[in-house]
Amino acid sequence: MSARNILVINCGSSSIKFALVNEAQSNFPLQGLAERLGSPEAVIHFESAAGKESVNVPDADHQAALAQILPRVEDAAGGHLDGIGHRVVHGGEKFFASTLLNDSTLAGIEANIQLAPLHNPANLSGIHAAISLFPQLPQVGVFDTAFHQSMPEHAYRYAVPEFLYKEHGVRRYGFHGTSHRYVSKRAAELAGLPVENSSWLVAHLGNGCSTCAVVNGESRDTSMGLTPLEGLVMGTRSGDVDPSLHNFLHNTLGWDLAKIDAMLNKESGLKGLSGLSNDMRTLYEARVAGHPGATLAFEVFCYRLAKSLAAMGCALGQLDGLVFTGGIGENSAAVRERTVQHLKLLGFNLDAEANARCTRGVAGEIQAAGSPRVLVVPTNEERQIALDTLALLDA
Ligand SMILES: Nc1ncnc2c1ncn2[C@@H]1O[C@H](COP(=O)(O)OP(=O)(O)O)[C@@H](O)[C@H]1O
Ligand SMILES: CC(=O)OP(=O)(O)O
Ligand SMILES: [Mg+2]
Repeated sequence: MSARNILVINCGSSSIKFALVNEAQSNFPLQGLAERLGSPEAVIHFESAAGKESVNVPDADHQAALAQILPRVEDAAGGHLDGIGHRVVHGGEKFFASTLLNDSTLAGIEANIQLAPLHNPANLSGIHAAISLFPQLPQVGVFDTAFHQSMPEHAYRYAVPEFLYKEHGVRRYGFHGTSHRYVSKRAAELAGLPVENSSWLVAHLGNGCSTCAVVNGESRDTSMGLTPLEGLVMGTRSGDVDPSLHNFLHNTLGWDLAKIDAMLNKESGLKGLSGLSNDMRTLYEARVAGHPGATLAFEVFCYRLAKSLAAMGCALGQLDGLVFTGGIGENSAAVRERTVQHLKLLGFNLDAEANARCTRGVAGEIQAAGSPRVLVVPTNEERQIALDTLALLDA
């Protein structure tokens, strides 16, 4: 049997990230991003060993963009695709593993729209477009929430009246599970420990950020909750605030719920604190140049991250290491250094040279002698989604 090809699709509200994954190759033969979908500026960026190319697709929606993407993917796959894996953000309590998509599982994803009104409809539009363009291919849903279904009840329940959980599903679900699962397994491999007998603190720091306590290959707690707003400071999301903030803003400024929700999701986090940018690279440069907002955003980001990691320690019986991943975690030695400075009580200490070396996809251990392990592990959600898709094709 020749090495199989899986197309991985991650549909956002106005974007599609895609990657062709070949099971025998470490690089993706083709990957790219369609963005500003639904607007006159809609564009698809393709990237392969042959180079980069951008194609304007004015007013294209998800289906129209996928109709342009899929023939290129098939071409790059030598004319043969074996399946499509879709990132689905919210699986609620219905999905604790990846699943083949059919009428019944699609209805399950639709039933979770209330829990993720920004994410699940976009994921579904990508799935429906892919099914109508490739009806003969098996399609698999891989859920951000699934890995966290192993959390104990004391970690996932909110202290609110019981009927809100029992009748309306109000509980903590957690997200980025595909990444936390992938990097905790990789960390165990790199450290030479069996994943089923190891304990990790994981910090996934991309545009969205979350921490996770992983024990014996299972999530025991995580910083995100009912929605991906809870927990850490993120690019544009506030993370934790006093829940009475809604009331305060309504009473003092007359803001309605939609305005408060948009502020907390889109205007807060690094962007809100710095008044400059949601991008950690920009903030790093501005901080070095003495920009007070960028300095504050950096300091709050790292302190809140350290505080969350220390709290996640409550879910571990032992500590085999702290793992940094995601665009910030994999690249920003400065964020890792400052965060770990706040974790002296747990014995953490970094080796400055090793810390500086781990950037742009370089994995490794960066702790100083005597400190618990600290690892930088590049995440690869696309490969994990392809692996899950292949496993379901084999089943
Ligand atoms: N060299 C770098 N130094 C600091 N931050 C970086 C660097 N490269 C990327 N980042 C940050 O990573 C974040 C994006 O992470 P990424 O994992 O790509 O996001 P997404 O969640 O969209 O996949 C941005 O804040 C970006 O500034
Ligand atoms: C769920 C979530 O926060 O995803 P992302 O990091 O892709 O925004
Ligand atoms: Mg990413």
